[in-house]
Amino acid sequence: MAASDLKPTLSGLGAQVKELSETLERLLKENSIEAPTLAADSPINISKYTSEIFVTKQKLQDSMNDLSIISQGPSESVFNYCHNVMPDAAALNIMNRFDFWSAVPLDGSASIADIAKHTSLPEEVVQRVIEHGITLRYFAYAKPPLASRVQHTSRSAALLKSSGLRALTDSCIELCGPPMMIMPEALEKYAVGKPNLTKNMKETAFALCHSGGNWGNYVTPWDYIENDGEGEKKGWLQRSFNEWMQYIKEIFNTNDVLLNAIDWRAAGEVKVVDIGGSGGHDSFELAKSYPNLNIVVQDLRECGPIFEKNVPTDLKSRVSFREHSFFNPQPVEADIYLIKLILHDWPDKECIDILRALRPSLKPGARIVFVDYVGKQAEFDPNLPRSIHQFGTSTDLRMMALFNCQERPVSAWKEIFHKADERFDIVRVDANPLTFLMIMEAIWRG
Ligand SMILES: C[S@@+](CC[C@H](N)C(=O)[O-])C[C@H]1O[C@@H](n2cnc3c(N)ncnc32)[C@H](O)[C@@H]1O
Repeated sequence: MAASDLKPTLSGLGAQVKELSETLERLLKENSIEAPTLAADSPINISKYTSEIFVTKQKLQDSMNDLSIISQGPSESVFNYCHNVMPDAAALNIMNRFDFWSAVPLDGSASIADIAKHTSLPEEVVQRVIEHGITLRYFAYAKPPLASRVQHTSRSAALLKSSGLRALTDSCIELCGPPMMIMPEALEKYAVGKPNLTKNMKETAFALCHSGGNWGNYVTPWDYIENDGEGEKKGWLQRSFNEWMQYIKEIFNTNDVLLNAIDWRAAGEVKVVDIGGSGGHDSFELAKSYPNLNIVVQDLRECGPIFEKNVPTDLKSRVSFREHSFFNPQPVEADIYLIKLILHDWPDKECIDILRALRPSLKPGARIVFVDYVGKQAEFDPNLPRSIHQFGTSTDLRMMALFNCQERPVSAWKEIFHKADERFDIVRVDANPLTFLMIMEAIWRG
């Protein structure tokens, strides 16, 4: 970063904020997108429309962040952050876990007693959590004469309207929060004095956090997601995770990326295996668009019921679910293997094991369509807004906490394929930092 970038003035940043806000407003208008407000009837999403809108929005975010720092003062900005970050996360987590969202009608208001009844929490707890939530624009006091009641804002309404946003909150805060908070403990135990971060999955912050006690005994998040919960709650984390994956697809428009990842139509009448395909959401889209595809979705046990619940009747003859761990030898001989958002959750050794497990079923010419996240490239691109880099660096630290692995640039993915087996010929790579996704196609030489 140029030294002058580190000496902005308050009014200079204010002017940037004004200019970028006006550009964003104009772009929204030109694209016939209603601008968001803080009210409950606001549109809840604007980022998925065009890359120009997305980049402008992120530049505005950068300018506002800088303005926020220098307008508070450097030390006060740290003080305020430290003071608020945990209560902010805790309040959101509580409101999400106990579904405060649906306790308040979208076009009306609710009293604290109403919300307490709905959530089965003591009124005192609801009152205190809501008071903090209101400072963050989750809910607002209803206007007099109903000042003792609360109504939705656009943020709380977004959480009411979108099950994907609720699932994202579950996963990023409830599931990943505790391990991320004890990362220093894990690094103290497993990393201090070592030249490299351990790649042992038994030595992650996640495994340390889940080594008995309240959060159970699990080595990887997948063990936890598959096994937490009793009775009706069994499989709840896998269901929520499935929602999160669908939501990511919606937000980043990755459906188009998948549908155009290769020329699926030209592939002819082919069998596809969707490895780690969750409850089948990608396979349903593929099968709907391409009647020439016959797809087997493979994933862990708890994804089976999600698949059965969601599979459209007219696709049942062409899309099926098969419980299968991708560390075991691949049982299905297919023409195309789709590996989407799988390997980035694993250290190199496990990625290589997953790719090698395909070999027993690979026939010469079989295609691997690898779609994964490239949020963080090896080189820092100064032209991309910092807040876009932050998407990648946040995922990267989450990966460290959960799996002892990291976000990888394209070159690292190629190397993993080569190390797994030289007979994987990489024939195409397509990477776009704005969709955060890359597509790499490999053909098994045999
Ligand atoms: C990040 S999600 C990706 C899901 C889907 N491919 C997508 O792009 O939305 C990773 C998936 O890997 C699955 N998974 C984890 N461990 C697995 C294993 N050993 N065998 C098969 N699937 C596994 C999880 O259940 C989850 O559905």
